[in-house]
Amino acid sequence: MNAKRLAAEKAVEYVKNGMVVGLGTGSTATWAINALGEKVKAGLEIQAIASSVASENLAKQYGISLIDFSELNIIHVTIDGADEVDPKGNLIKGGGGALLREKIIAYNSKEFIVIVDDTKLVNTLGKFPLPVEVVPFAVDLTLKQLRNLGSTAIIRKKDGKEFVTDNANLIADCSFGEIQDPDKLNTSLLLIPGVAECGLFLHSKVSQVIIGYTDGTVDFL
Ligand SMILES: O=C(CO)[C@H](O)[C@H](O)COP(=O)(O)O
Repeated sequence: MNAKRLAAEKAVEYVKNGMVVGLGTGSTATWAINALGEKVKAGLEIQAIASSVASENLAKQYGISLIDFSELNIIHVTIDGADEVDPKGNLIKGGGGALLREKIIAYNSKEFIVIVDDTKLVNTLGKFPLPVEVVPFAVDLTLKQLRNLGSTAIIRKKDGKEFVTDNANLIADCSFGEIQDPDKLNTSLLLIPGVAECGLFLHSKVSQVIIGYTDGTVDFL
């Protein structure tokens, strides 16, 4: 059984007619968009906003109606994956490089449902290097600041070239070791000029985590 798909399909059960839905990014979020797309084909009426160009394109393929931010009054629910989840529901996100748009959409949603398989559960965040979106200007200075905070900040590369986000920024993957205080680190990172956003999503913003297991069961946090 595909555990990511299981979690995604469980989350999509929460989506009802008339809702505005935030679409996440990544392989688990893709399962959710697939499931929503099938429901839309079967008559579900929703509007959506996407956290990446990739998710927007997928939604368009299914005929999911996309709403412009200028017309948006409310996002009822956002469904998105994560790279790590701690027992309180704090997250590391950004493995797919979409963390800035994901965080804006998640933090402006009434409900934020996180979908993961059980491999994403950790006792303490930090094994997965924390993605930090940085503006390209004077990036070496920003990297120095990130290293001063105790990380090994490395600019992400893809196919031998710098990975560029949908916002024309770069991603610094920052290993901090175990992150004992995600709240404090989030604040420290956001104080660095040049940092656009970091991949720490704090538990207070997470409504529910749905965990899929390969044995076909789901669990909730
Ligand atoms: O934050 C993300 C993209 O920026 C993803 O949600 C995260 O990387 C999890 O990806 P996947 O569902 O493919 O395991």
